[in-house]
Amino acid sequence: MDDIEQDPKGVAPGHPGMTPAPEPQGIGDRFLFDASPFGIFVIDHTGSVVDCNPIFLSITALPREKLIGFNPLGSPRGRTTLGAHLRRALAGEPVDFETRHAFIPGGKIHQCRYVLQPIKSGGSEFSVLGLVEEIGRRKKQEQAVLKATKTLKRQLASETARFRGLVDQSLAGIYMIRDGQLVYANQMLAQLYGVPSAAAFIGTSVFDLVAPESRATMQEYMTRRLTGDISDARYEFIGLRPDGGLLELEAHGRVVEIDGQPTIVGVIIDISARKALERELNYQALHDDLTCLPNRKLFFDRMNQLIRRARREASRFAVLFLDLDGFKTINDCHGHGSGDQVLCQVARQLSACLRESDTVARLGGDEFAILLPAINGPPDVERVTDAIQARIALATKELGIPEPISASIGISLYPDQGEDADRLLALADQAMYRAKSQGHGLVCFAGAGEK
Ligand SMILES: Nc1nc2c(ncn2[C@@H]2O[C@H](COP(=O)(O)OP(=O)(O)OP(=O)(O)O)[C@@H](O)[C@H]2O)c(=O)[nH]1
Repeated sequence: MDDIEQDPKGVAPGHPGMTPAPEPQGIGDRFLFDASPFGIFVIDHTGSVVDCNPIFLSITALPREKLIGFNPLGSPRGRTTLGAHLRRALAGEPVDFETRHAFIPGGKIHQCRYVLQPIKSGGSEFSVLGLVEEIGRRKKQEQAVLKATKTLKRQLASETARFRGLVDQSLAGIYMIRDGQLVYANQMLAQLYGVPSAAAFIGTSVFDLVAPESRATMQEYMTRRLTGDISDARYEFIGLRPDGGLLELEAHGRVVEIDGQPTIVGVIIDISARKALERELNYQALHDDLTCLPNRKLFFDRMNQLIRRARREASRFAVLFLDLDGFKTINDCHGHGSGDQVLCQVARQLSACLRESDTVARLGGDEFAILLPAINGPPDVERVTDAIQARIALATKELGIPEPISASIGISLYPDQGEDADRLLALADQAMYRAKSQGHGLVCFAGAGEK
């Protein structure tokens, strides 16, 4: 507060050394003098105030009579900022400075910018024209803006840190793609791909992160998003890790404009576990728990596919219905567990004597069904049923069960007995009953007698 002038002594108005105020030149000058938005004062060559305008009065909050005649140099502490600068101006040097002080000791303290302009007043002496601008309010405003800016910056930094924490700790991989390259990846994405740090990802081509079989899908979605065909997209793909490992992934992304450039932003989720569960459930829904053979549902799916193919190719196929003979005895004599083992063994034996294109299913209990595609006629089927009977006989033998086992088999042919899956199986079932009614281990073809 050195700049604050506090010396109570000044020069009283109208003291003898005071020079009359230089009159403004005309009415126009006086008008400008009085109407100026700046405070203006005139100091004669002795340092005394000889005139001032209304704004200067309001800045200093002093009456005119107190100001006129006041001499800032008259203060014993004329070494104040104003006093020092006034001396320079009275010596002919223009001065421009800012200070916070009371113009007259004990007066109102104000923060102002002063411009002291020497004016030659005759001989080598100068009087001084002072221009004063109140800058306290402006300074306060500047400080307030500065403070608000600092607060905003702090808030932005904390928001950014929070956002970054959220993104980095996210359980989903987060990415940004521009021009087919990763421009941002979070830690989880790096972790999914087994990459040491997210930064190591930047600049990687997206296609290097996708298994060859998924590249066309990826390209299609990227193109459709960037051309505006779709805005959001969700699709599954196989990810390729740098170590060659494969990942089942799901991507959700959309195009946004960042820095004026179209950028795909989105998340990637590891769906390997979900996919494995789906496969497991799907398998369970279509397979028999005990023997792991296709169940009735899958058997019908396959038969319907086969019907379509056979229709297209004008080929024949056979449907075999097998029911084990005397199976109940095995359960009764050796227990249900042994019965289960026999069923599994029969399943293995049946699978072993069939072609890859054939289908063997367990329909339930001791009933099995078989599809034999692309057969020429009953002799082809009979060769297979002979092999089946031989294999089934092995089932109990291999398990050390003394009772031999056989199967009664009924057969229907597509298209000879029908073109409908339900009907073909029903006819084979009826033929099987006919076979069983004639003894054990027999085979019957569905014929005209079956409905
Ligand atoms: N161990 C075992 N037995 C089963 C299972 N499902 C059904 N069974 C039994 O298998 C038997 C099938 O009955 P049937 O076909 O009448 O018995 P079968 O002795 O083969 O009679 P035929 O067919 O007339 O020769 C019943 O005793 C069922 O309880 C299974 O998953 N495991």
